[in-house]
Amino acid sequence: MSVFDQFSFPPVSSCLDPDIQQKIDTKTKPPGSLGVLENIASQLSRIQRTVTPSVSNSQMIVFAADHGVVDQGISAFPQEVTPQMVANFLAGGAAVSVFCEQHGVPLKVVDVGVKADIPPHPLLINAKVAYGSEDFMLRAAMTNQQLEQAMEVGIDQANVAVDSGVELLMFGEMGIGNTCVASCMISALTGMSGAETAGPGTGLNADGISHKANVIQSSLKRAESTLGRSLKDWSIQDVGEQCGGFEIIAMAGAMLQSAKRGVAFVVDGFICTAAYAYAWKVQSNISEYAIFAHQSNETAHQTVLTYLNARPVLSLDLRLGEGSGAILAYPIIKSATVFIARMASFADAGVSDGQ
Ligand SMILES: Cc1cc2ncn([C@H]3O[C@H](COP(=O)(O)O)[C@@H](O)[C@H]3O)c2cc1C
Ligand SMILES: O=C(O)c1cccnc1
Repeated sequence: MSVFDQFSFPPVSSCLDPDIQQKIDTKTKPPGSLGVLENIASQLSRIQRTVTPSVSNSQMIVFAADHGVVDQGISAFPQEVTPQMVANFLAGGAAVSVFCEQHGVPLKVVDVGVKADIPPHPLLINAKVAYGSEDFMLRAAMTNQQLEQAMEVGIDQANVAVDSGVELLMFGEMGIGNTCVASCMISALTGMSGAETAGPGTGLNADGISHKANVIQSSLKRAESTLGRSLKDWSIQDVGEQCGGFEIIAMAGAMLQSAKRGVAFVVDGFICTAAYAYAWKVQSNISEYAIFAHQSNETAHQTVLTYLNARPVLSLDLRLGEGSGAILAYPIIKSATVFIARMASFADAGVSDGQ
């Protein structure tokens, strides 16, 4: 049996919906006036099957891996930055580290395929599938076995978190070159061209972006000829094997398992949205469990969010990744749970409800 065959979970039950809406509408505020917070409160209440949802016990998991396609010159930064940034996460110095510390959210890093040996650390899980993926402009990024193994890494991490009582999972990533990988996967999943999905990533100029778009187009053409079928006939396995990245696939596995176990998760920026799009193609019921943190400045993010019918909480011109946008959205998500659980009702507070 393939790892992909285990995600037939049902949609979230709607049986509490009237109670949830009534709880929100009897709070001391005009109906609908807490806007997006009301949507989040209602989504978390449905998922957790309670009108007092909680995200106090949350966790950030950063998946890290390297990508052979960096050999094509598609990033403004060298590959060594991946393990260097992993060390920075572990030392507590990265953006995601300091924001997680600010909000009391534990962070762990999962090495799914960094092209270096990383010394053991209490916050590091060594789940390396390989020392980086293959250069997908020349050959498949990974084997079917590696694809399944990377999915299993994410599934295991979601299981560990859910078993320990985590109420909200946040995901981040690190991997130089992974905006190119994310763009290529999105092109493969949606049929958009490389020119539509490529962006600056860490800071390519216009020529660099156009080169990146060409690399994506050539890679997709190479893969079509390897597989002997055109893009529209690719399976989800084809997409992962031909142009996936280990951290993106592991994250897709973690998102699917989080949803299957009934736990909401936060989608960070462009790269995490590629992981989500992949997971969504596996099982579209996942959409009810996802909270989109922010709209990244990476060029295609808005288009992909629209394609996925997703509305992000924040728009702060971020273009960092790591899970930084997810943790920045966390206090707002938490406020949604606090208002539905703790705000006074018109009756409690003796406020006239305008009826
Ligand atoms: C110092 C540094 C810290 C980062 N933290 C996240 N990324 C982000 O940039 C990378 C993707 O961009 P590209 O595809 O252009 O390489 C990913 O590792 C992503 O998480 C970083 C990048 C750098 C340079
Ligand atoms: O939005 C993202 O995830 C992103 C954008 C640029 C670089 N790294 C990550």
